[in-house]
Amino acid sequence: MAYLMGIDLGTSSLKTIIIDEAGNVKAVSARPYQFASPCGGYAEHDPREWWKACCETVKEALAACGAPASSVKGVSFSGQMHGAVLLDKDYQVIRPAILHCDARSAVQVEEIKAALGMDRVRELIMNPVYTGFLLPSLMWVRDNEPENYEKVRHVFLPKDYLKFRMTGEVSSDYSDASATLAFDIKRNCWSEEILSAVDVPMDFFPRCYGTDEAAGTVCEAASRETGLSTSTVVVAGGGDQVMQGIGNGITQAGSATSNIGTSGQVSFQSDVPIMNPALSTNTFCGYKKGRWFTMGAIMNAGLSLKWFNSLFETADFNQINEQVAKVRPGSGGVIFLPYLNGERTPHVNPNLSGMFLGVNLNTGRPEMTRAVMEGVAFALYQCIEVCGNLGLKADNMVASGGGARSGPWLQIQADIFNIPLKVADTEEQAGLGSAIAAGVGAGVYRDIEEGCRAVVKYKDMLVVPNAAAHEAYEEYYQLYKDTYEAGRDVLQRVTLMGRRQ
Ligand SMILES: Nc1ncnc2c1ncn2[C@@H]1O[C@H](COP(=O)(O)OP(=O)(O)O)[C@@H](O)[C@H]1O
Ligand SMILES: O=C(CO)[C@@H](O)[C@H](O)COP(=O)(O)O
Repeated sequence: MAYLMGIDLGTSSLKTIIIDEAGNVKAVSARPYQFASPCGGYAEHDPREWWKACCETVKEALAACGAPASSVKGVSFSGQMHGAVLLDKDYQVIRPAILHCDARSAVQVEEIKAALGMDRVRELIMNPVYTGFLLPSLMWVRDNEPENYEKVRHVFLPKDYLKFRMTGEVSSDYSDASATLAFDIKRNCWSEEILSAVDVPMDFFPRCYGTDEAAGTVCEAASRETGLSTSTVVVAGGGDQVMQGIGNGITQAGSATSNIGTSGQVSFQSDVPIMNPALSTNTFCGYKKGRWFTMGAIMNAGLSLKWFNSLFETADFNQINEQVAKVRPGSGGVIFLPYLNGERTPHVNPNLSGMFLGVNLNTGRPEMTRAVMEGVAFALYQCIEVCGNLGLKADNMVASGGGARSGPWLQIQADIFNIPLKVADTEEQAGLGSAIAAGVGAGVYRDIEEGCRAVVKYKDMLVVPNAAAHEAYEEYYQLYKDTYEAGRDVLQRVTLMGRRQ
């Protein structure tokens, strides 16, 4: 029996999963961690902590699985996207990686837009130029830490650091590379035009593979550190949105997911790159050539609940979900804007912060917790609305990420979206997607579609929208949007004032 390993490098934790080729989960091991925020709007993480978590979880998963390491035929990766990992000529980490949720590079964002012109941004990049994406983060280092920038020889995405440590070779994949702002989305290659416009050397950027292509084998050093065999094939993998789509069996054009991880997304698969003239959604390369996906992305999904829980001494999810289920839709009139660290779709504005509105003497923790869940779901609903205006619509969606572990949060999503939700049988969809890609690269499955057919299963339930709740939520949704429109300028001023302190 062949075994396959998927490693999911999340923003808040790293998870390693082992499956057999029939898709039975044999082991899961996870390590939580916390990124650093040395000052307001910054989000950084030392890549070596990711590698440590990777080694520990791989060893634990191998031990729990009990099969010999040589039976793990392939390993692949899913990673938080957009972040910048910088290595020097000796392949050493120069400084902490700057993450997708980092807001420091506003000046560099404007420089990219001015250097290329907005017509070329729409044509070539096809995405909002936003802080936390690799290119502006790299330019921020150039402009603010010249001593570090001088040392830079290799630049890649977070999960590529794990792949580098696993194989000893630097490489990336098309999906993750397409989410750096330095990539030509339609032609599937690093863009000389973009890089020369902002004076960043093309040779910083590595060779790219397809998500399911072999990128090497486990090197001797990694074998010692992880317990994996040097015969195990290391497969390129991809950005977490692509890998999660695979793990959810979302491979057909037109299929869609709603994800509540640390951040949140609604993603639609398509067989053409979708252009949004307003540049308020993302269009990235998919799991194979000729496949793209378009998504509305929100910055603070599970992170909003994590933040809110952190204000209290206890935060047991079972208890929280029980309390939330007892509060009626609308949270007793409390509305939450989840813009704790800025917002991408639809506002594309890093200079926002969160807001509770409508708190009163009857408001307690359960109402505020439910308002947080509803606020996140309203933000995702707004993504669905924006994608709908681009012609992207779905009759049903697969709900994923940590938020899909919560019964009430699933029902809140279905009721607000008015769309039935399917839920994958495993809680580790991105890891499962990576294990499927590992199976293709190692020759266990012919292609991703065959791997999905063999592995992906759904829970025996459909989360069906409740018509009365949806009607009530439509009124709240209008208020949610009005709150932002009426409060935008004040919210920006307050956010910037807070960051100055
Ligand atoms: N049982 C649960 N009930 C409610 N929310 C949950 C539960 N489990 C996880 N979450 C939410 O999911 C988030 C983590 O999602 P996950 O997909 O694991 O994130 P990441 O991949 O970014 O590390 C948590 O911050 C929390 O908000
Ligand atoms: O920003 C995006 C996609 O554009 C996220 O996919 C990040 O890559 C992080 O995902 P989580 O760890 O928050 O789930």
